[in-house]
Amino acid sequence: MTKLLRYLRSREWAVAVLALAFIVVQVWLDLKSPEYMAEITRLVQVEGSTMPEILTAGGKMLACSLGSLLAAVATAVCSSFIAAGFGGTMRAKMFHKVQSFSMEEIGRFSTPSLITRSTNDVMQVQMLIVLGLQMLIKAPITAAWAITKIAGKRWEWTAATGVAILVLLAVVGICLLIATPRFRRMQRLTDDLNRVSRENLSGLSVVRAYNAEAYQQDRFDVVNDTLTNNQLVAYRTMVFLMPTIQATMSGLSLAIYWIGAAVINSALMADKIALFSDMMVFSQYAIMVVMAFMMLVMIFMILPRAQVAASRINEVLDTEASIEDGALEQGKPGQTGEIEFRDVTFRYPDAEGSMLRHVSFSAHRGETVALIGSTGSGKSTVINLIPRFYDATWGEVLVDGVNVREYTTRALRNKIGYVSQRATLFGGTVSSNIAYGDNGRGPVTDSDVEAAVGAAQAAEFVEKMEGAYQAQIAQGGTNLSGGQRQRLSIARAIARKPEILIFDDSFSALDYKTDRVLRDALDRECADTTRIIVAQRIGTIRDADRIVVLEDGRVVGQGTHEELMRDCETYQQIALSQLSEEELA
Ligand SMILES: Nc1ncnc2c1ncn2[C@@H]1O[C@H](COP(=O)(O)OP(=O)(O)OP(=O)(O)O)[C@@H](O)[C@H]1O
Repeated sequence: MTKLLRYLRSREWAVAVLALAFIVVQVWLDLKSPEYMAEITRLVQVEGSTMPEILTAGGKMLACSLGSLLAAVATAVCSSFIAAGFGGTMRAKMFHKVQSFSMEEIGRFSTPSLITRSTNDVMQVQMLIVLGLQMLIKAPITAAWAITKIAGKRWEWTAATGVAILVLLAVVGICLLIATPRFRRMQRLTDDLNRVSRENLSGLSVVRAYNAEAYQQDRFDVVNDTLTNNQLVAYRTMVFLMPTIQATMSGLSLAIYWIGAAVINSALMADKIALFSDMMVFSQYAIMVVMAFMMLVMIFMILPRAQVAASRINEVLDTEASIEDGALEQGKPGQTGEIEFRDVTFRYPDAEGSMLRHVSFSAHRGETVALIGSTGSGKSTVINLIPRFYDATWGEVLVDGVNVREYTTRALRNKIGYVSQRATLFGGTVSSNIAYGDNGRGPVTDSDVEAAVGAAQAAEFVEKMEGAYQAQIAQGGTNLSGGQRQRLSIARAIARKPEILIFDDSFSALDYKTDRVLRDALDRECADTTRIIVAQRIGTIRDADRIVVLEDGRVVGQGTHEELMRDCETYQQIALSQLSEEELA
């Protein structure tokens, strides 16, 4: 928790000091009040006291209460300011950190957990700051100050207060022992709840189509019930605290008055008034000591959860991205659009065996190199190594003659236009989706957008949309068909004017005709751009300059369509499963 305090900015520290000053003022005023109470008690019993004297003491007492109230409001305003600022900083830092993560770290934390950590966990820490500043600091100051006020009075009263504190400590200790582990577990259970809810909502159409509502409901109930039961046990335990504190406070007051009555009864007449006044003051201060403990208990109720939340936030912030930036901005002089895989072996983090083994191939400027192979043979894994979504475990991936690890990721990715297997669009307009990101060469112009949309065979449907290039795209592109989404994703990659275009099975959502026309357009418009195409259809790749055939993460053949039809059995099998011998001839 304290580690997180380093993220407080200087103006938040300044406000914290101000809050501390308000707290000290409030405690001082709270402790001053009983003194005026004692004064009034004395005045009403002493002969010759005048009404103005009593009213003056009463007025001072009221002023103390009002001042204390104002100081409490000021403290609350300060702590809210600090908590809001801290929350904003934390969320920004988490967002920035997660942006720097590679797929390995994202996979390790999991997306639902990263969402909970950036939202709910930050909120838990914020709550601790809001209450903590008001109570965690106030309680010990009040307790210590009040104890100095009652020290030296009758030992019987001090003993009664001591017993009350011991009772409280015992009950609080037992409750915290039971509740703390449950409070700690809550954040992890919230992750689970998030995961199941997210999976259900993102796969809603499949859930409905398969009548799987009951199954999903059961899965949800399991995580929901676990969280609910965990909360119930924790909160039920804490339920005992408040009544115990109340009873202890009442018991303490009773004990003080009881002891006081006995002492006053046996005292000399002259001492009775002083004793009565002492008793009044003592009971007020003793209650304040107990109240201070009560405030600490409230903090202890949220502290364990906030501590877990803080350590989960720290875990994210302290994680170094496994993809480290290199220093190079440029490849070797005279080399552009060159890709080479040199004996690359790759193992997914936490996987038992290697997924890719000894993969070697190259692509030169303006060439089209296709990757083909059965499902799960490692095609996407190969292309994910080019923009460094993962790093090769052994061997080297070179772009423009330089190992991809040596580039700054920004420079490397500026060379690449990547189209993922599942088209991803963002909420905004057609234009904002195409001109997306930074290619290191200034903004993508409207004419670039239109040219890219034209090349991607998307102009026809975009121009029919309301507002054309300014037409609204829903989050995830849900207001478009799969093929339309894919064409806009392709246009986005083309608009970057990259050295290398990577298509991860991006043509399979297109009909055969569009597939053909789009590839022709790419040959025309992107003649100097190296193209790496992952495809399932032989028709999509048969004209490629080189086809790399993958099987179980190994290259089992590479060459042109004709060469492979002659020499590569795996390729022949794939080809014959899709086209007749006449079509292939
Ligand atoms: N993040 C990951 N962690 C662990 N294993 C993974 C991960 N992603 C993919 N794999 C495994 O790697 C293998 C190859 O996956 P990959 O996506 O590269 O295949 P592919 O040839 O592109 O398949 P498809 O044609 O179906 O898209 C699969 O067996 C898959 O289980």
